[in-house]
Amino acid sequence: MGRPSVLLITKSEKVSQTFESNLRMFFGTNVQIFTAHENLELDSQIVSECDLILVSSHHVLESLPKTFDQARALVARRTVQMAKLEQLMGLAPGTRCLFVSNSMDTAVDAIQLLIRLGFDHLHFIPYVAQPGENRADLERIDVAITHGFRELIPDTIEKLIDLDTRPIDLTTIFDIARLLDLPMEKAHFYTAEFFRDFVRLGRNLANSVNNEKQLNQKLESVFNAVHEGIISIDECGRITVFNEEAEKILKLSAENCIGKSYLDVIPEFKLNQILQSRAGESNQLLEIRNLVLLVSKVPVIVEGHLMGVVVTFQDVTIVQRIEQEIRKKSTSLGLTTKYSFEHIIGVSESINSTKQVAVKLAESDYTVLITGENGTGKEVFAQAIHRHSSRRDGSFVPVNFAGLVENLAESELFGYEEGSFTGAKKGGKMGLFELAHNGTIFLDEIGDAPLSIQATLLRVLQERQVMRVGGNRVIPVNVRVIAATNRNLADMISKGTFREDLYYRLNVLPLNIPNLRERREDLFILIDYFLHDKRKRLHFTPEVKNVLLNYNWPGNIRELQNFMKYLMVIVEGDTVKREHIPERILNCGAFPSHSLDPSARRKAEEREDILHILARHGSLIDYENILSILWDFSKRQERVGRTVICSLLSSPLSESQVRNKLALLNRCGCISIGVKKQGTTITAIGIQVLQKLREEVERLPNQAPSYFSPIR
Ligand SMILES: Nc1ncnc2c1ncn2[C@@H]1O[C@H](COP(=O)(O)OP(=O)(O)OP(=O)(O)O)[C@@H](O)[C@H]1O
Repeated sequence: MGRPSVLLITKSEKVSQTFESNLRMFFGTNVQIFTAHENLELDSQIVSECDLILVSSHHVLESLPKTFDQARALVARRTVQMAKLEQLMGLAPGTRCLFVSNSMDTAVDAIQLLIRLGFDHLHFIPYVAQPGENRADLERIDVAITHGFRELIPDTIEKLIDLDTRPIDLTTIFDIARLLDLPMEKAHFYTAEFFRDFVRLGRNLANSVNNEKQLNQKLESVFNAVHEGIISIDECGRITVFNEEAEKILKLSAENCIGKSYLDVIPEFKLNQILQSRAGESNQLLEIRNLVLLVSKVPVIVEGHLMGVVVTFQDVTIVQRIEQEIRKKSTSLGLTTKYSFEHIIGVSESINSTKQVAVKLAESDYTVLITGENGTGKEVFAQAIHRHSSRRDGSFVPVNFAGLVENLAESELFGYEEGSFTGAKKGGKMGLFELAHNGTIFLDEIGDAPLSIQATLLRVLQERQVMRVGGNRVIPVNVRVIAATNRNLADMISKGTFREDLYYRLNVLPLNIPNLRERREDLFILIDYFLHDKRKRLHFTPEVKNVLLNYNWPGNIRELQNFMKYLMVIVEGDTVKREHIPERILNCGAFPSHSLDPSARRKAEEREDILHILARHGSLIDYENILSILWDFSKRQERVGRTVICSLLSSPLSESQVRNKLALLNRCGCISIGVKKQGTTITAIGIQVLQKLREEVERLPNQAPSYFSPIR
């Protein structure tokens, strides 16, 4: 008996080859195989003699000649190559898939199989190309799928998945074996091959499930780490994400919400609108359950398909609290104000009219130039103007040019980028102008700004933008400028030490603060105010009152304040008598009279008078020595303690001597002694006095020349 024979009749050669290799794998050489397909003539002898005719589809069977003996024919049931299915797993639900085949029934058959295998979330459209056909519905196709018929796919479709030719199903193989009475010794190979694909697919799926799990866990921790409520719904409105912050804000548990329709849990969010319109909304205020939320809604669209909506929200009261905390922090940085117009004490005509002018200036946004002697309250006025202006909620950033070291001034004022110089902080640093954005920058002692800085300042004031040191981008700054000085800028312009163009930029709205001599009627009002502030009662004898009224108060209100502190320490009891008054005040007659012109008077008050006082209380060399040390530290923007000063003195003094000298320098306004061991620093007056002292000391014989170098 010869080997049984099988004739394979298929539409295409490719399918015929697949069938042949399927049968060979199962039956080996125990079967004779003949093939016939579209391009091959049917051999009538083979047709009549073969034991079994295996056709690839009903369509092929129907197309055979009427004389054909259908009793020996078997239509192959076909499966898919499992491993190829992986390509379909990544397709989103609702993806429009054009299923391309060479006949409509194979396309429909393949689609039915895919649906049975679980791909029922995809939208399949069977397709067989017709000559000259131009289907409009092909434009909305996302992907074309085929079993080996790539050449039939319309050119307009870019994405393609080829699942390769479909092999013969295992049940058809068993039917053939039964019909031809064939041994099934190699069956295990075929089944092994078949199941190997299953196992591989299963393994890949398990991996991707694991990966998805890990990804989900990561996403969940990200969602829970943010300080915003996050809720996500799918396209049917079911809640899929409900993070910890959402639980906290809405006081709902995620467990009770996930999987439910959002309409049953949080209908107020009105997410159907987003599902319908596919348009997001950002930063909308929503009142819900006694809360005010700032809500943003974003539709999730993947490859053109709406997958759901993500909602993020914050409790507005918390946002406001954070804002308050930031404000508090800026207070601790010294960026807010202490004084408003109510804190400006005085009843005199001059202070009242100055206050009235200042209130008007505060209402505009122009640059203000405040002039006045030391201690008259220029900064107090600057703060009050800021507080009364529309920028009151922004920062008030004071910059003291007398204390600004020239080579650090630019980076202080305009900031720097990371790595712009040795010692530059990581991430760079914001400059004072940037800090003052939307607020006020107070350029104190502007007359002390070095010429190089004056030029940069002028540019910034003109352009209202800064560039950080080492940076290459301009940063726009919206600041109001208030400048102040106790110097005569007009004089400085004529000497070439102050830029005229900068002066006109600053002197838009001038404000002159009267000195204490011009408002003597305020003297005892201020004294009362300072005593009351310290909860202290002091009476002044008529003689003392007279002395105080006749004194010229070169250091103005600051000097008066310090004098009151002095009295509080030295007066035992509550009456201030002549013996309590320091010599410099009693000997006021020794000071230049008020009839001198203002600039000469200032000079005398600030330098000569102080020099006289110092000369009466010890050696000028010692004072020069102390101020030099303080000036050196100030250049490094550091304060220094008494012990360090003692150790650095070139002509030794005891600690108590240094203490007394520091106290006198402090009373004269030359230094500022920090509270609670913060160390001491030199003031602008101190720097001027030091200059004067050096000139004086240089005239003294037998001094080491290097000691008296000019102030740098
Ligand atoms: N009108 C006022 N009422 C109450 N206190 C005042 C008044 N003016 C100034 N002071 C007080 O006097 C001190 C000096 O004020 P401020 O620092 O504003 O003066 P300044 O003119 O800016 O001084 P400088 O020229 O030295 O910078 C401050 O402690 C302030 O509290």
